[in-house]
This record gives sequence, structure tokens and C-alpha cells, in this order.
Amino acid sequence: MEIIHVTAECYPVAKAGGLGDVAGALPKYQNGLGHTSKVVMPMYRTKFLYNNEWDLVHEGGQYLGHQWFHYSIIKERTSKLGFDLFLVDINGLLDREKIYGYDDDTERFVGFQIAVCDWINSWNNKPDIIHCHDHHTGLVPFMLKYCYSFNRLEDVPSVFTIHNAEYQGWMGWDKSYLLPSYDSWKSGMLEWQNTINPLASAVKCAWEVTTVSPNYMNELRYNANGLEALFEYEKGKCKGILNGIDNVVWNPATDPLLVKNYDNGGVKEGKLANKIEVCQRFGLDPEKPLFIFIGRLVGEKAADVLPDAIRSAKYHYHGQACFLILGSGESEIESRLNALVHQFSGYVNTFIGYNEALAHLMYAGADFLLMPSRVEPCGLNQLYALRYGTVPMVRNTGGLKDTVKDFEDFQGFGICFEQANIEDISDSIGRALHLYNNQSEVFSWMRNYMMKIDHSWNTSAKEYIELYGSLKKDVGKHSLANVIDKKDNTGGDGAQEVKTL
Ligand SMILES: Nc1ncnc2c1ncn2[C@@H]1O[C@H](COP(=O)(O)OP(=O)(O)O[C@H]2O[C@H](CO)[C@@H](O)[C@H](O)[C@H]2O)[C@@H](O)[C@H]1O
Repeated sequence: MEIIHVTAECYPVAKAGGLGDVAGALPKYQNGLGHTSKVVMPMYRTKFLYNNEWDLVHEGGQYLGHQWFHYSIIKERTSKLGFDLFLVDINGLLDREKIYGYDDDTERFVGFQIAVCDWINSWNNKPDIIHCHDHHTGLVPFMLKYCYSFNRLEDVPSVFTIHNAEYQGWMGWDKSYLLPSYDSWKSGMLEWQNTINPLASAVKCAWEVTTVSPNYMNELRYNANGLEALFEYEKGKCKGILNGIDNVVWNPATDPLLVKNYDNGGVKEGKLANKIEVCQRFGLDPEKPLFIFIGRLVGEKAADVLPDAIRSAKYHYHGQACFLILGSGESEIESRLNALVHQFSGYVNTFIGYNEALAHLMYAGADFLLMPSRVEPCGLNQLYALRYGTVPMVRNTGGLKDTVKDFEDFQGFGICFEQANIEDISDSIGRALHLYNNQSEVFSWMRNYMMKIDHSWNTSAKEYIELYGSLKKDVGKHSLANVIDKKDNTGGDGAQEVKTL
């Protein structure tokens, strides 16, 4: 099958979080299964762009609202990432240093989606699947179905994967003119609660919707930042497929970013060498267990609770532990964490910013990884921690619940707790310290066991392929539904009409 992934991020081209990791790995594993999986994303001004060679494969133009824009599609010459990578260059709109965070992000990503649809529409063949990721690509399923210019693609199955439903890409109706002209009876397919909601639109229009873990799929029906009723209604076409990890990029035996590589056999010595390096860099004591947190410093990750939870643990357990936090986000959380560094110098330190190399070293050097997330659709950090022999400490939510089992349960290998509050986090740190100081045999068994768990993309890449296969079989059914849908211009939901066929 020929699959085209449409995404705003892809590691190592441009990554802001877990979406980049998934888009950089899943296509490679799908190609390994004998398919042709490709990635198309915006052309930002990144190191990857300047350090690689590119061929121009297409040029085109379209309207973004009333303004005509020209776009180019360039392809990385050697397919060195294990898949064909295409970048969309829209001069002045996409070619910026950051991925997100501009006032005109709405225009940027609508322009990107129009260019992608226009480009695919120009192919001689049609792809078997168009797989879109998160709200920045959420209007593509609508455009394929209802925008007149892309009519030819209406029978191409679209899959939409939700990496995080907290962010939905809301835009006011005053921006609807940005979209290519569409069947106005279908404007209901763009809307949720009086605004254009690209994530909701994708859930309505995509042929199949996936989330990045099964448990998160269930949770969305009662906690989806306002979209609960939609997920309940569309549950028939929604499925959770657990994320995997790229076992080549994340392998402690070969990772070039570590000071010492190790595998199961040498885990104790290997981790110690990396821990000494981390501790020296941040003025921490390598004799003490090292707890780390890596991620965006936002409420969703419960980063706001961290400063008080660490302070509480510091008092309760008399400074038996060291903490290192890597991340950036809300400035208030950043300054509260930095205040902690001054208060507990030698015990707590931070790196405020984004640093991929340091993240690898920290997964290798730490003893415990804290993930108290309030919302965690899958979570990759805990999977990296497992692979590097670092005990994950997670709140029982989303994908964390699907991937970590408490060490006091049968064959458990992590530490789980229920609430993202000071007490639960601090108590868990107490349990971790007890494990580290008094149960060394259990601790080393856990390290060995967790490093052997296979969380690579092998299984999940196959699950996606099976899903695509089932959609290909449905092409006839969907085309017929579209015909009926077009005759019945009531603005109703296409999914309902499929059921009545
Ligand atoms: N300051 C920093 N420096 C270096 N590296 C940093 C960093 N901050 C984060 N990272 C890295 O970014 C990635 C974070 O991935 P996560 O899956 O844990 O969260 P995220 O919320 O971004 O992803 C969303 O999408 C993914 C993918 O589907 C879901 O797993 C997740 O639950 C969902 O919230 C990891 O590779 C981590 O090491």
C-alpha cells in the first residue's frame, strides 16, 4: 500500500514533542513491512534542511482566502530516514525557525493543508491512504470530502490520529474564507460549539480515527476538552493503537549520545557512568538516587505540582534524593522550579529549554523518571525510560496505564499512583527510595525485566496496516455513502448515513 503521512513535526527534521517521534518512526516500520510509507510536512528553517540535499518534485499554486500563493514540494534526495520525506515550501508562511507559536499559525497550517491536498491531487495515481496527525492537519479529511477542487480524492481513505485532544486548533468563523470553496451545506462538518474546530472536523470526516493508546480512547468519552459527546457519537470508527518507539534511535547499547553504552548485562555499570556524567554537569550527588522529569512544563503534565512535591519529598526524606528537570513551558512554573534550585542547591537542578542530547543522557543516567501527568494520551518518555532501565513513576492515566504496572503487582516494574497531587507524588518518591535503599534485588530484577519489554513499533505498525486494509475494503461503501450524502444536502453527519445504508 502507498501511505502518505501528513504532519507538522517529524524527528529529526523538526520536533517539539512526541508527535515528531511518532512521525519519524512509524513510516519507517511500515516500509519494513513491505509498504510504501511517505511523510509530508512543512518546510521550516531547520538544521536538517540545510544539512541535506533536496530535489524539487512539484510546484503549484492555490488560493488561501483571497490571496494566491505559490508552493513548492521538495524531496530529500537519499530517503536516509527510511522513508521518502517531502517538505512543503510556502515562502514567508512556513519557512520560519519555530514550528508553532506565531500569530498567523492558523493561516500557516491552513495553507499547508491546502498545498498538500493540491499536490496529492496532481499525482497520476492516488495514494491508498492519507494519514493525518493532530489538529494542524485536521482539515484535510474535510477538504478531501467537500472541497470542490479536490473532488478526485474523495474516495481515498483518510485516517486521523489524535496525539493530544487538549489542543484542537479552534478558529473563528471569520476565518472560514481561508478554505477552498466547499459545499456550504456541509459547514456543520467543520464546527463544534460555534467555532471551526479542526480536531472535531477530523473526527467527523476521517474514515477512521485513532488515538495513541486504547485507554486514552476510552477516557476521551468523558474527558476530551469539550468533545466528549462527539467521541461518544463517533465511537464506532474510533480505535486506540498504542504508540511504539524507534528501537534504533532509542537503544542504550548503541546510542551515540551516551558516555557509556550498555545492555541488560552491563546495566548497573553503564547507568552509573552516565549518572556520574549527568550529576557532574548539574552539581548533583551521584551516590543518591536520581529522579528526573523531561517534558513540557504545563498543567497537562502536572509540572505545576512538581516544585511543591519535590519540596515535600525533600523534607520528608531528609534529602536522600536528587532531582533534575529538563523542559520549558509556562514561565511561572519555570521560575518556581528555578527558585527550588536556589533553595536546594546540590539536590535539585533544572535545564530550562529543549535539548535532545541531554534527554538521552538523562534517560540513561537516572534511576527514576517522574510522570505525574493529568492527561497523557500515550506518553513516550516512560517507554524510553523502560528501554534505558530507568524505573517509570506514573499517574494511572491514558497510555501510562496501558504501559506501566506497579512493582507490587505480579511482574510489575514501575511505580503507579492515582492523583497528580503533592501527597501522591511525594509518597511515591518514598516508595521509590525504599525500593532503591532496601530492596536492591527487586530493583535490579526490575531493571533487567523492563529493558527486555518490546515496545518497538513492530506490533503497532502492523495494526495500522490492518486498519488501512479494512478501509480499502470499504472504499465502495464510502463512495456510495458520499453520493447519498451529496444528494441529501441537509448538513447531516456522513457517519450516520453510512450506518443506514
Ligand atoms: N525539553 C526537552 N528537551 C528534550 N526532549 C524533550 C523535551 N521535552 C520533551 N522532550 C521529548 O519529547 C518527547 C515527549 O513525548 P511525549 O509522548 O511524552 O509527550 P508529548 O506531550 O509531546 O506528546 C503527545 O504525543 C505523543 C505521541 O503520540 C503522546 O505519546 C503523548 O502522550 C502526547 O501528549 C520525548 O521524546 C521527550 O524526550
